[in-house]
Amino acid sequence: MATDQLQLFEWRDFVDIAIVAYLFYRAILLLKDRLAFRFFLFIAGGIALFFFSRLAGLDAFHAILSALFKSLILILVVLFQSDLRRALITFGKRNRPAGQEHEEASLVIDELVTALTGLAERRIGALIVIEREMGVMSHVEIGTEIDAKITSEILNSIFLPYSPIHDGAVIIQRGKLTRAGCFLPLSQNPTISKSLGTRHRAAIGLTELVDAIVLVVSEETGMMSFVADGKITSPVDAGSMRKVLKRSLEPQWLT
Ligand SMILES: Nc1ncnc2c1ncn2[C@@H]1O[C@H](COP(=O)(O)OP(=O)(O)OP(=O)(O)O)[C@@H](O)[C@H]1O
Repeated sequence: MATDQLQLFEWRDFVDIAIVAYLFYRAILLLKDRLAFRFFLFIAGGIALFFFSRLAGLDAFHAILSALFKSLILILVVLFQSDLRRALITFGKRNRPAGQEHEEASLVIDELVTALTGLAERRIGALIVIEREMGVMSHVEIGTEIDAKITSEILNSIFLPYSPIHDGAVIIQRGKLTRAGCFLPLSQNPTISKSLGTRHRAAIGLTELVDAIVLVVSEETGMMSFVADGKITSPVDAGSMRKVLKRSLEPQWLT
């Protein structure tokens, strides 16, 4: 019986299951982001109201919802235009050979380590967020929008004390510096060492909510730290920083 059913299984069924599984996987990753989850609840609520209004004979309300749903695609495109643009750019980039992608990612890591060590030597405080799978923007108070290549020179100049955007964090999304001067949520964890101030608490706070990595340079001590999953590792020297970045970042998050 079971073998009969297995024989009925065609290659198309495997492809079908793989596509559905992948879509579920992406949807779950998306829903881990709280804003996306709230948006999902909003749409689900709208659909429930749509059917309820029809069943209950609330004609005017139903007509309004129906008109809204007809424009839903347009509304979604407008709301998520920047995410769609990013997804399209990433899709284009993914067609590069894997070797080239690894090489480019390695160069970006070198730039990050050079920037961090340079800042640390001069005791200039810095906070660098690297987005991974989960979006960070719904947890970040938007600073100044930028669109720059990740280079040690730019990172250094952003954090120089007289730069207008030195306060707060810079955000790296898919290989670009996209924002500077951003404020992150502070961790409320009571077990964090009292010696850590708000810069370090902000780094820990964000990584408690999303899977991003945050790199910190302390203005007070010149110490470099690596923060992920709500945990801070410090001090980290240049060699260890390079190693941990290579281990934790996939090339598509850096190129
Ligand atoms: N919520 C936040 N999000 C992003 N950056 C923040 C946040 N809070 C503070 N900062 C940054 O940290 C700076 C203040 O750091 P503070 O001295 O309080 O922290 P610290 O952890 O002791 O860091 P340091 O060792 O560099 O002094 C601010 O000027 C600002 O640039």
